[in-house]
Amino acid sequence: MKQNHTAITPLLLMLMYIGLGFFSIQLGSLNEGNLAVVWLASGAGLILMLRLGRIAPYAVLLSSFAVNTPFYIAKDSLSVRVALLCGLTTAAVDTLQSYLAQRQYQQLLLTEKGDIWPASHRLPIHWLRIGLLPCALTMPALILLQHSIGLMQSGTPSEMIRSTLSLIMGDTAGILLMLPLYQCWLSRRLMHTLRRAWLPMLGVTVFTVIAIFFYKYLMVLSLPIMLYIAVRYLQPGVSIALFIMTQLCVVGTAMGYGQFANASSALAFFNLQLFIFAIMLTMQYHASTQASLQRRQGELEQQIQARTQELISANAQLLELASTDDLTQVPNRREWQKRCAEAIVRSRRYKQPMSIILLDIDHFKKINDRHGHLIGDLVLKRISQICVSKLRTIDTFARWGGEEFVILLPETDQQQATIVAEKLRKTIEAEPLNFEGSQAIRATISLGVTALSMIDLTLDDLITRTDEALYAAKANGRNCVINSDTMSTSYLSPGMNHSAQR
Ligand SMILES: Nc1nc2c(ncn2[C@@H]2O[C@H](COP(=O)(O)OP(=O)(O)OP(=O)(O)O)[C@@H](O)[C@H]2O)c(=O)[nH]1
Repeated sequence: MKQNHTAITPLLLMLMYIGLGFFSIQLGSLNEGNLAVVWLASGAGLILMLRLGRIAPYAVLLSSFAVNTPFYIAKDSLSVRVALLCGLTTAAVDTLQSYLAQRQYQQLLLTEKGDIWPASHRLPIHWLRIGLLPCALTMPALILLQHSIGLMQSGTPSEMIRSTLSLIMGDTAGILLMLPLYQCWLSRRLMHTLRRAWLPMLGVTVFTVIAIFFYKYLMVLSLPIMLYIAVRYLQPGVSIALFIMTQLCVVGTAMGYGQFANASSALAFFNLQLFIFAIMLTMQYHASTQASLQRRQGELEQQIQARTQELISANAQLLELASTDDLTQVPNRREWQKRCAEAIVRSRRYKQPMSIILLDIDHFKKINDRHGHLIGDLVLKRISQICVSKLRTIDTFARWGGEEFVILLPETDQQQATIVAEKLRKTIEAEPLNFEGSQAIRATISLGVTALSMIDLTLDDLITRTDEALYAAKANGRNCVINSDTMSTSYLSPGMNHSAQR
């Protein structure tokens, strides 16, 4: 935490302590003394400790002395010396309390990695360590002091216990009210929350004023409003609303108004403290639960997003695998058939020509036999690469199976497709295929070309006609292109139908 050592900051913080101390005493105090119903200065003491570093204990001591001593001096029964001594003792007790609270706070800050409002199930331990424990350890000393100098008239054990509890609750409430406000202020959420939540805050103010000064039975209805603020505006909203509400309740009760004011003053304040405690812990707990839920929801959403991304890319990979030929990495037969079926629909819809080519490597068995199966694989790959490089991006070159390939040529008529087929044939024929550890291989290909026509009722019809053209090319001595339109019937043989069904 940043510590500012310029003189102005300690002075301002001490003024805040003194101001809040007097404010708390003025608003309402027990025993007509300096034991406030809600001792906001205890929260200020913790803030001073957190902000001022080494000089903090002196600053708290001085501030507490400034707040408490006038009360002792005002007592006629005490000499000035005793009053000063009492002021100093009270200040020392307050300083010890602030020190203990600060130690606990910083330890928790370390274990909770900076989040002092952690998952709600750990919140009670935080209240206990930062608020209740430092106050419970130090406040009995003040009761003893005031009792020993005769400032507390009633001395029955039960009244003593109630006074001690009151004092502890007043100081604890001060810490637990001020600390969240300080954190909101540090994280610049205080003004932001006030701007966002001004209407519910106004509601809390008006509602509490009505419940305190006009119709006390309405007090219980404050719960839903506070609950709404806790759920909607989380810890910052709750801190501000609680501050407004509790201070209004203290003022009203001190003036003799509201639900708590019908008992004796000490009992009224004790009841009020219990109410403040109950509503403060409940609402802070709700805010914390809500924040945990939101955090968890955010984490879950992130996880879902990450998983969805993983699934999308796994799906894309699967799709790629399912539609690509393992060896040549060109689309496989199924993918080509899918694209071709879509192209046929488009071609018919927009009355555009469309052609396909079936391509078969000549005497591939001999290549395999002479150079081995692995080189045969490389030949298939190389011929695929060469053909793909000679085609347009809108064409689809795919492996039909074995040493046979198929090409889809959208927006291409039979004549243009024949030119493309001839270009491929010439390129393969001209290009020696060199592979490491093998002599250059000269491969040739035979191609059958067909354009989509009215007689092709299905994709199979179109392929059958192209297969016949390819068969004709093979029959014609290989290394040639046969176009199904110009195909001479002399090429057709009785085995044709079988071939076309491949
Ligand atoms: N290396 C390799 N060979 C394959 C692959 N798929 C099929 N073959 C072989 O390709 C050869 C095809 O032989 P045939 O159908 O007789 O055809 P061809 O020898 O090319 O003769 P024509 O087509 O009539 O010119 C067979 O020996 C298959 O084993 C493959 O993925 N890799």
